[in-house]
Amino acid sequence: MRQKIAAGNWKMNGTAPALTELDALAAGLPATPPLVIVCPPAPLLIPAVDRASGIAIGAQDCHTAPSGAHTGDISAPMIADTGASFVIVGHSERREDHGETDAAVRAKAEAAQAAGLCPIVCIGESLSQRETGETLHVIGAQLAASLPETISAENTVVAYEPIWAIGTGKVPSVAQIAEVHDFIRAELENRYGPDVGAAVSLLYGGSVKPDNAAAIFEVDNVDGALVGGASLKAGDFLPIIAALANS
Ligand SMILES: O=C[C@H](O)COP(=O)(O)O
Repeated sequence: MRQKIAAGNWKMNGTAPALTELDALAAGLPATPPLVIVCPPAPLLIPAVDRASGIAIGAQDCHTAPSGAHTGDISAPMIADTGASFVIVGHSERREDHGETDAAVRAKAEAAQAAGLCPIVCIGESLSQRETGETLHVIGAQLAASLPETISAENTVVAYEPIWAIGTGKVPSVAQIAEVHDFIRAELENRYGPDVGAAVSLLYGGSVKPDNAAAIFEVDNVDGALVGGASLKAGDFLPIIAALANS
């Protein structure tokens, strides 16, 4: 059975006091929780790893190279050295703010795998691409070019995040989510074989909240969520985690 995953992306939010949310999360996890991952800003990775109980820690980006003259960047081996086990790559905010191409995202995912991290590879269409009927074409192209040559269920997670749903409160219909997740599943099975393709966890991201999580988790081929704003407070994230546990 595919692993259920509730991943929280704190983005560029949080200083040391925010780590108390990890305590509240740990205290409120359901009896049989899904895999819960929190991805804090890089300066909090080490204290988060030290503090988290029953919660995995991930970074929000990594460089393609293991080391070198890249001022301000953080490599996958450095992230692994903190004790973190996941890293988000190819988030649309990185693609937009830093001009990250699919090729760069693939190189980052491969660097993460080489360091023993599990990349959470993000893909998603813009509003104009959605409105012009290009969604599946865009998703197919991003998948083909952003994912490593070789993946397994243990070393790769895919997150579908329609850009127009991120931080906007706009959520696709369950039919729209189902269409894209079914498509991604089929693409993975075609490319990597039915066993691997069927086993990789697919997350939905974009305005997941306590009040819409249960309906989203009912969708076939949605194995969890990548949550932004609602992951900042345990009081918001815990109901989403519970909804996933109950799905
Ligand atoms: O990585 C998380 C996503 O960008 C979703 O963010 P959001 O839940 O604030 O819409």
